[in-house]
Amino acid sequence: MFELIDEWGPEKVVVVSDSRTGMRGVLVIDNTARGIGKGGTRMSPTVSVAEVARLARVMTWKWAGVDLFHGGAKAGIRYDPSSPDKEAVLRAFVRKLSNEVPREYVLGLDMGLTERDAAIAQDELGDRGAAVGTPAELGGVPYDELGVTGYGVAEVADAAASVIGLPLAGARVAIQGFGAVGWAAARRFAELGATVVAVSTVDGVLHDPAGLDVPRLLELRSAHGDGLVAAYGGTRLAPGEELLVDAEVLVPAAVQDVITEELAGRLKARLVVEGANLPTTPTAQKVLAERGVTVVPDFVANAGGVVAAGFAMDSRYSAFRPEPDAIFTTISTKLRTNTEQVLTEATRLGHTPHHAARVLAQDRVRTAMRLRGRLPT
Ligand SMILES: NC(=O)C1=CN([C@@H]2O[C@H](COP(=O)(O)OP(=O)(O)OC[C@H]3O[C@@H](n4cnc5c(N)ncnc54)[C@H](OP(=O)(O)O)[C@@H]3O)[C@@H](O)[C@H]2O)C=CC1
Ligand SMILES: O=C(O)CCC(=O)C(=O)O
Repeated sequence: MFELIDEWGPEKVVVVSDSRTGMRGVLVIDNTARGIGKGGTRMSPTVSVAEVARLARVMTWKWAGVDLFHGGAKAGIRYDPSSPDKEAVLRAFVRKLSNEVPREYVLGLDMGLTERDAAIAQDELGDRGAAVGTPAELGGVPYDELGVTGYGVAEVADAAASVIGLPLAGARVAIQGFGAVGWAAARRFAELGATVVAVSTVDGVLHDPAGLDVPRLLELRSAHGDGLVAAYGGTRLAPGEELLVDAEVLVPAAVQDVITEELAGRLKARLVVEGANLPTTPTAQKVLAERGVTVVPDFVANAGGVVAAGFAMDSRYSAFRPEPDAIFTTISTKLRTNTEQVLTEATRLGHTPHHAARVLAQDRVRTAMRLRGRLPT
């Protein structure tokens, strides 16, 4: 595990397990120079310590990128989120972290967890501040139900499209993943006049070169959840083919490392907007840059979630609950500005947008580390 550590972190890794429920989980607190560890909590049957550490690092850059004062952290629970034992496993996980939550880490939403789970986490510690992303009825900010991250992803795509001279209205968009990020991105893309030609879930890939019916997809998702693909009907592609369809804009919004070096050589999109965390490998980023494909990095493009989580963190112990409109407006303004800045800086430096965005975020984190006396003298 020591090989996970570099000059930035992680500062703390807590591995927990529970024999009764079979729960195995990990909390990684990456860097707290700018504030306490914050990031969502993932539940997946395959999650690993290394994966959570990579995700926690993304959170360090993400908070710094939007200039909000929280540190990078992430938690992962290795379990199938569709299992009937989900609640017991989640409760066991939260209980084991009662030393860290909420003083050093506050749970939030990532793949596999919903607002209802955030409510359970809150309940388990009997503390209003244990989780964000809780339902509005509990005074929380239900940011996945609001669809803030996907909204931000489409806003970022619009800003990036303007920078590269691609009109988003009429552009074709392919989206991998139709969860909290994917569905909300599709909704906003449709509002902005783009044509969503492909969407996918684990169950399959829907494709219509003339454009899928987004309102119908959203209705079917509400009615059938994961059964959406079967319920929609129409043409299906093989898994992964959604990344390669004819579309100007590609939004990976599911899992990490799906755009490999080999695939990067074959992508047809001119613009990739990373809705997921870590969807493009570092070598693929270079290949895409060489091919003139613009990539907006995860910690810039999907930062809508942290903006909403930031509002939710502030309102945890008060009767004040931020209005969704204020959250959406802040996301649009902050993320559009950051996108333009990062793409302009990447051109100036002659480097990838990932590199340019990291330089900006690292400057802020390094400054905080220096001011706190955390750097070697
Ligand atoms: N929620 C948030 O606010 C934020 C999320 N992110 C990142 O966005 C990504 C998605 O998160 P989120 O939307 O919350 O997760 P959800 O669990 O809500 O949804 C994930 C979606 O991806 C689908 N999926 C999973 N694996 C694949 C695959 N191999 N191919 C195609 N589809 C797949 C799932 O299908 P099925 O339903 O069939 O399982 C589901 O539709 C993650 O990388 C997460 O870290 C980043 C910032 C904020
Ligand atoms: O911090 C959170 O609660 C949600 C945001 C998040 O996990 C992410 O951006 O990946």
